[in-house]
Parts: sequence; structure tokens; C-alpha cells
Amino acid sequence: MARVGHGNAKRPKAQRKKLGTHARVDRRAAEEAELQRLEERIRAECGKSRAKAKSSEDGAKAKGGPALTGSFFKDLPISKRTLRGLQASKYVKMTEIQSGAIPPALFGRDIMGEARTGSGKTLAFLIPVLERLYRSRWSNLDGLGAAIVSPTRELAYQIFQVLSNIGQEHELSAGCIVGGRSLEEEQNAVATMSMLVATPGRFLQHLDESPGFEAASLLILVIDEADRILDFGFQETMQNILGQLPGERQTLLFSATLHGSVHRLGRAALRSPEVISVHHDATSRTPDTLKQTYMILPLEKKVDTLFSFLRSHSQKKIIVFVSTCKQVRFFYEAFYKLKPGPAVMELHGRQSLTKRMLVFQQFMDRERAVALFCTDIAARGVDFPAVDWVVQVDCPDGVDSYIHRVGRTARYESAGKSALFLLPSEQSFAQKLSKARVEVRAITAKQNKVLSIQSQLASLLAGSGDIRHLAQRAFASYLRSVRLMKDKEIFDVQALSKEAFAESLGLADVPDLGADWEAGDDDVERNKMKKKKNQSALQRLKEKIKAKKKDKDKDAAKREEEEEEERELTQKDGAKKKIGKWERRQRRIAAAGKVAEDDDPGEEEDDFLKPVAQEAHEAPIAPPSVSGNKKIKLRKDGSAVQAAGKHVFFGKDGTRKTSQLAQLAEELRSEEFGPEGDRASFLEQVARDLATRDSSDAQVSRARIHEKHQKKRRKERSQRGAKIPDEDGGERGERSSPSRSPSPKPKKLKEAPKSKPTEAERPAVQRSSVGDDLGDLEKQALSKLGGLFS
Ligand SMILES: Nc1ncnc2c1ncn2[C@@H]1O[C@H](COP(=O)(O)OP(=O)(O)OP(=O)(O)O)[C@@H](O)[C@H]1O
Repeated sequence: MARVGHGNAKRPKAQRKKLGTHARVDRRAAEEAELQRLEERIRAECGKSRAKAKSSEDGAKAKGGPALTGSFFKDLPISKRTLRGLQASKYVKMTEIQSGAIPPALFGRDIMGEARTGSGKTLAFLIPVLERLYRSRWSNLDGLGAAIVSPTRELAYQIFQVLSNIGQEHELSAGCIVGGRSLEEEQNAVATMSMLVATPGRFLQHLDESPGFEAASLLILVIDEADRILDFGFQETMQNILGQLPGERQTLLFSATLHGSVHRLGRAALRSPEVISVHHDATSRTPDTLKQTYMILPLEKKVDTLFSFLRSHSQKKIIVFVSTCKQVRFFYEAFYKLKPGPAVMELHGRQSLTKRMLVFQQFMDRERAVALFCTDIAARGVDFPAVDWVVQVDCPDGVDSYIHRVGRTARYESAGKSALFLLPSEQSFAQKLSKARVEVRAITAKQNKVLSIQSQLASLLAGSGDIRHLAQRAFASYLRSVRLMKDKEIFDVQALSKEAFAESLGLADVPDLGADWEAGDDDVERNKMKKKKNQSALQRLKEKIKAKKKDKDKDAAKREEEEEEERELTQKDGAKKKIGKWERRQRRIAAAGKVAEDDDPGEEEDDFLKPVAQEAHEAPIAPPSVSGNKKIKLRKDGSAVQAAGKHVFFGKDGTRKTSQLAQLAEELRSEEFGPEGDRASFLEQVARDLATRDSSDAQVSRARIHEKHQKKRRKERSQRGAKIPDEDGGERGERSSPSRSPSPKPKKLKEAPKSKPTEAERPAVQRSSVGDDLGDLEKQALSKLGGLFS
């Protein structure tokens, strides 16, 4: 559990004052006088706050940012300790929600607070929390005085950090309890805490299971992101928590989107609350400094468009939202390998707590050139500094989710941009946004900047069973998520082309979605999802390990062969060949991207996106057509090099041209395609041969590599004087590697001894597979966060 100590104890030793009896008495007297003054001021100034809170403030900015008011924290009737904490954290003037909500909360009223994302709601509830306990002369012997409930671990951790900062001068203890850690470890400390920041499940678990921990004398409860807490299915948990809290408490409930089900929770948890909705009458429900755009594109274009977007914005700090954990995993692993430009990170609910916290902190610390792939766990409340772009690759489940996702940028006084990818069938979501006072502009990608990575993805998947598996899972989980969406007006799984989608992920075949899918049984799907959600972390980990092991076994032989081939090539052709053609091409593409980046025309002019003309805006926007540019990669004799090999580059007029990428493509074509006319004449013939040639090519090449591999080993063994395996699979001196690839002589491979290879027998070079670094990451995370989570 993270915990905050006492104000005096936290200061450096030299500065700590050992107070004598007189000094202690004086200090106590001064505090008593302060408390009395505060009570009087609160009675006089805060009781009549309702009217003021509802109107837009004096001195509030008309446009831009969360509207800092003309009111200062120092003018509030709050303790010197809190003021010093605020000053230390550089908070001087209040935002609207703060000047609206803090006075009635100090007065003791229940609050329902609603204000745009990034407008400072955290301080609006933390200041009343600290003050309530201080004014009640709360001590660590009094038990739990305040609880703050947050829907996600990241948000809980962040609230706790703010509390630690502004509460540093108080002599109150605070802890942060979230799932994913040992309950026993927390149990010893939790009973001594005055304030807790917690996720609902963990809080209830402690209330139920921790000896000596109870909340019977709780003074103040905060429910942050209340609507999300309900969305996450925590209603029952919240009801159980509320049942264990005293009725005579103060309750504060906050979100950027308070309506619908939240009001039901409000009725159950709050008593005649003051509703503070500072941006209720504003023309926009999102920050004025946020520029929001959307583009219509077919499902199969999403990966290319995202990749190209990241390449064109490689120096920016970007958050990319997708629907499911599996999509996050796939995008992260694939883009990590294909290197769009910015560093890539991943954040989702299937990561361990330590890994999540490590990524969270790393993304916080990065100022630029980074893209975080995540699910909605990062959509609420988290305050990553200086995010330039929020990209929503998949349509969110509703307007509220949209508002929270885009709210990760343009926070406080900073500006930000967002892009939403919508499928043609989801186009009406843009109208829903407009109706809900969210202004989005139609844009499209500049076609000369969109590059196809399908062939690279296909090669990547062909070479790595791990990533192929992730692609299959991403495919299935996305389709399931679309099918489970409630709003059937927007989400139509039938409108999606599975074949094109699978191909866009680099998959050669459409993955099997199972019998449930074919039966169209949504209930089975829903139960499956629920069951998965309810699985314990241990079960999930076990399954994950099992699946990984299976994949590893499957691909070990293939990897060995590839490595063998690489080594052979290196030895044979010298150092020059070490960098493969594909890699050289990647480097040149990266260089082209660098130039594009250097040419970045600045904030307003986007190098990748352009507005859609008004008339086009009304009509469905046609997806960029690639048919005219489709090129099949051919050898000089016209045979296909690779079935999935497509190099598609767009020119402004829809044909390939001018960009450095296009030039690069041109070079490749001239190297391999031969003259333009020849190519055209070969196309028809090649189309017929393509499928068969490709698979037989692969088989032959694998068999050839295997043969070479075997030959070389035999030679090495004979040089070392070891017994050489005979053709009939007789006695062998060493274990031969099992292989999964088709071989001209499969019988011999089957006869290989089944004993485990020793350390020395394993291939010298072993590629690390997906997730191999998990242990290291955990270690790193623990050492980085050691102090905090010890
Ligand atoms: N009075 C203030 N002066 C300066 N900075 C402030 C002030 N209040 C809040 N901030 C800063 O504004 C940012 C957003 O604040 P906060 O996270 O509380 O927003 P929020 O309204 O809770 O957003 P969300 O709805 O996304 O949870 C933070 O970086 C915070 O430090």
C-alpha cells in the first residue's frame, strides 16, 4: 500500500522541529484559534454558494481551457496546512468547478459535481476531504475518516499522488489500495489509515476481510467518475460498500458526464445534494482548446491509416484507443516491430499491476515521440501531461466514452487534438456527437501519406507464430466487441468484411470464430466475456502461460531454421548481407519519415490530415481506392515473389507519385518488376499462378533450408568426431532439432529422440518471444516503484 506520512515527519531531518511543551501548547492554541475562525467563515461565506456555483464565474475566461476564475485558493476558508500544500504544488487560482464546489463542500453539503474533462475536479474534492478531517481534529487513532473511490487503478494512484502533494503538511495518514497486490500485505496497514484512495472491489474486500478495518465512523466519501463505476458493473459492490458506511456522512460525487444511471446512484448515496454543473450551459461539452476530427474509412484501412498517422506525427505524444485488450496486444507487438516512428507502449487490463504502473509512469514521463495503445482503462480521469493527440481507432460505445477518451488531451489550459476513425456503417455516430454538443469536423488522410503495411504485416505474421496468434485474437475480439455493442443503429457486425479485415491484419485466412459465433448467440458471447472478466488473475495467468508455451513449441523449430538461414547468409555473403533487403527498405522509409517530420508545417497545417469539403461531409466519404495502384511484386521473369506482397503508395491524384516513399517504391519496382509494359502483360498469367506458386515456394524454400541445416550439422559433427546420424535414423551422437516445417523426409524428423535438449544444445541465438520480457519488466517496475508500493 502506498501511504503518506505525517507533515512534520516528511520534512528533512535538519528542518524538523522538536517542539518543547510550551511550543506544543502554543501551536495547539494557534490551531484551535484557526479552526474557530474557519468555522465562522464557512458559516458566513459558504452556506449561500448555490446560486454562485451555478453561474459562470466572475473573471472566468470566456473561451479556452477550463476557465480559471478570478478567485484564489488563499481566499477560501481553508487551513494554512492545505494552503501550504497547494502553494508547494503551484496551485494559486481556482478553476470554475473548484470555486463552485469547494465552498458548499466545506459547508458540509453533499455534492454532485460535473465539469468538462481536465477542468480540475480532483482538487475540488480533495481540498474538502482534507479540510473535513482537519477541522474534525481527526487522528490516526480514529480509524478511517475519508474514502475516495475510483474506477481504475491508474486513476486511484494518480488521485493518491495529488493527495500526497497537497496534504503534505497535514498529520494524517493516507493509503492507496487497488487490486492486483497481496491483500495480506495491505491488511496490516489499512486499519491505521485516516484516508484511503481505492478501487471499489478492493475497498469492499478490505471491509469484508481485513480484521480491525471498518468504516463505521467515516466522515466523507468521494465517488470519482461515478458513471464509469456503474458502467464497470460495480453497482452491487457500491451498494455493499454504502451499506457498511454510516448514514451521517458527507458524500461527493464527480464526473465529466453525470446523467442517467448516476442519478440513481446519487439518490442512493447522497442527501439533497448540491448539483454543481459548471459547463452545463456551454456550447460544447468538451474543452474549447480541443480540436476534434473524424474520418470515415473502411475497416481494412484502419491499420494502414493508423500506421501512417503515427509516422506523420512521429514527434508527438499520442494516445491510441482500441476496443479490446487483445487489439492493444496486437497493435503494440506489430508496431513495435514495424516501427512507425514514435516509441510504442501498451496499457490494458490484462497486465499485472506493476507493469501497468510502470507503463503509466513511463508514459507520464515521456514528453514526446511516443504512442500509447490502450483500452478504456486509460479513458477516465488520468492526467497524462502534454498529450498532443488522442486517436480512437474504434468507435466508442457512446458519447460519454468519447468525451472521456478525447479528454486525455487538451487538459487544463493546454490545447489538443483528436481523431476518430469511423466505419461507413458508423457514420451516424458523428451526428450523435453533434447533437450532444460535441463539435467534430470531417477530415480525410492525404492519400500520398497513406502507406500500406499489409505486406510487412503478412511477413511478420509468417515469421512469428506469437504475433500471428495475437492478430487472430485481435480479429476475433474486435468482431465480438462490435457484436456486443448495445447501440445497433451504429454497430453492425454484418456490415463488416471479415476477409478484408483479416487480410488487413496480415492474416492469410479468416480466423475461426467458433460455433457460438455462427449460431449468432449473443447470450453465449456475453456469458463468455463475463466469465473471462470474473476469472481470477491467477487463472488468467495460467491460461496465458499455457497458450504461450504452446505457441513457443510450435514456432521453435521455425525460428531455428530462420536463424540458421540468417547465419548462413551472413557467413556466405559477408557483412554486407547482414542487413536484409526488407530492413534496408525499412531504414529508408524511416529516413523518409524523418524528412516528413522535419518538414512538419506546424500546429495548424497537418502533414497527414486535411479537411473534407462540405459537400463531401454530407455524403458518405468514399474510402480511398487502392485498386488502381495495387502492385504485385514480381521477379524479372514475372513470377510472384510473395503472395501478400503489395506496395501501395498514393499520389494526390490517386496514383503513386513524388513522396520519398513513392520514390522508394519506384526503385524497388525498377529493381524487380522490369519495364512497365512487360509487367502489365505478365499480370494475368501471374494472377492464375499466384496461390499455388506461393505455397509451393514456401514449402520448397523451407525444405531447402532444412536440408542445408542438416548438412551443415552433419559436417560440424563429423569435424568434431561425433557420430553422424545415419540416413535410417540409427544411433545419433546429438539431438537433432524437431521441425514443424514440411520436409521432403518427414519420417526421419519424427524419429528424433524426444529427450529435452541440454543448455549447450540449444541454438546459440534465441529470439525472445512476445511477453518474454514480462519478468524483467516486473522487476524493473518493482525497483522503480519499490518505495511507493512497499
Ligand atoms: N487551480 C488549478 N491551477 C492550476 N492547475 C490546475 C488547477 N486545477 C487543476 N489543475 C491541473 O489541471 C489538470 C487537470 O485536473 P484534473 O485531473 O483534476 O481534471 P479533471 O476535471 O478531474 O479531469 P477528468 O474529467 O479527465 O478526470 C491537472 O494537471 C491539474 O494539476
